[in-house]
Amino acid sequence: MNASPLPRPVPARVIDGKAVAAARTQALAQRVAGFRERTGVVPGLAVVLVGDDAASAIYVRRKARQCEAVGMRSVQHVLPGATTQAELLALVERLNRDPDVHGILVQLPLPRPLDEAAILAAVDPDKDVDGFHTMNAGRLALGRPALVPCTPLGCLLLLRELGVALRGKRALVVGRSVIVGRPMAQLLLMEDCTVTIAHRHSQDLAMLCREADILIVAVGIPGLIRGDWIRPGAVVIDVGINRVDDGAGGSRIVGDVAYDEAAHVAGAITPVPGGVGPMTIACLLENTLAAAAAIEGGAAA
Ligand SMILES: Nc1nc2c(c(=O)[nH]1)N[C@@H](CN(C=O)c1ccc(C(=O)N[C@@H](CCC(=O)O)C(=O)O)cc1)CN2
Ligand SMILES: [Mg+2]
Repeated sequence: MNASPLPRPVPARVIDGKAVAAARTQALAQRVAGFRERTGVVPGLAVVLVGDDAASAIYVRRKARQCEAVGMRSVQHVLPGATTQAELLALVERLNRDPDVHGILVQLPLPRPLDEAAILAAVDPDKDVDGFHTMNAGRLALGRPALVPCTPLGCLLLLRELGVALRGKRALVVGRSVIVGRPMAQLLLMEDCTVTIAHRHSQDLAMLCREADILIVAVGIPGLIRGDWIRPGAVVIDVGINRVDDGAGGSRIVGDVAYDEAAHVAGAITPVPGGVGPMTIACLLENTLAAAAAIEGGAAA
């Protein structure tokens, strides 16, 4: 008698971040139009780019273009790599005082020797649409209303979009950066998840991953998370964006999760590209409208 065949692995649901971001951006355009009608104010975003990092230049251009596409004003400040700390601080302070600017974003990473922490601390917390200021990080940690960093906010919105119940679930965040890992953990805690934060020095990372119902990875190590580290049916959100050799003389972008392996085990997974990345800019635009509403006193809805 033949042994009964092994159950075939069910392919994971692929979470289309590009489509979710596009739908949210379209809805945002309506909300911006309503806000302009009610208040007479056009929300304004100032984007600051220092130096000539090619990827940063692309992101900044996309931010400005999408900002204008939803009916908000965008101002780009492109400064040479040799800009001094004092010059950059002076620009941030000028933008803090500018009544037409509701959101300020300093594109990261900043070139050496600029002191990133000091620059981010200089941004008016009410205009801090990246959510990187200590005031917003503190508010988030206390579970109070805050401007929330765009990438983790985008991850949370993707989880909501999936309709997965988060309360009581075991969530593992791999990566402890100020931009993603730490705020992500705070957001999941606010959703009543049981949250663990791991990082590149964590022991037994594979075992920690296998326990997670929700796995969020943001470490910048291509393919770190293997398929057999994933709990069958888990939701996997891959924040990594790593450019690697494509073996044919060019390059391609991959995440921190070994996608082909993971897609046979996970219940749902974000691709790279086309997963979390597009949500970052969508959330930035939403944060800008929220900041404008808070500053001008009109509702953002
Ligand atoms: N001030 C900030 N600096 C940086 C942030 C940030 O949120 N605020 N995040 C990243 C860069 N970033 C936006 O700034 C960003 C990265 C990637 C993507 C994206 O859509 N990626 C694509 C793939 C790459 C590509 O198409 O070029 C994807 O994942 O599909 C958007 C925004 C660091 N700096
Ligand atoms: Mg880390």
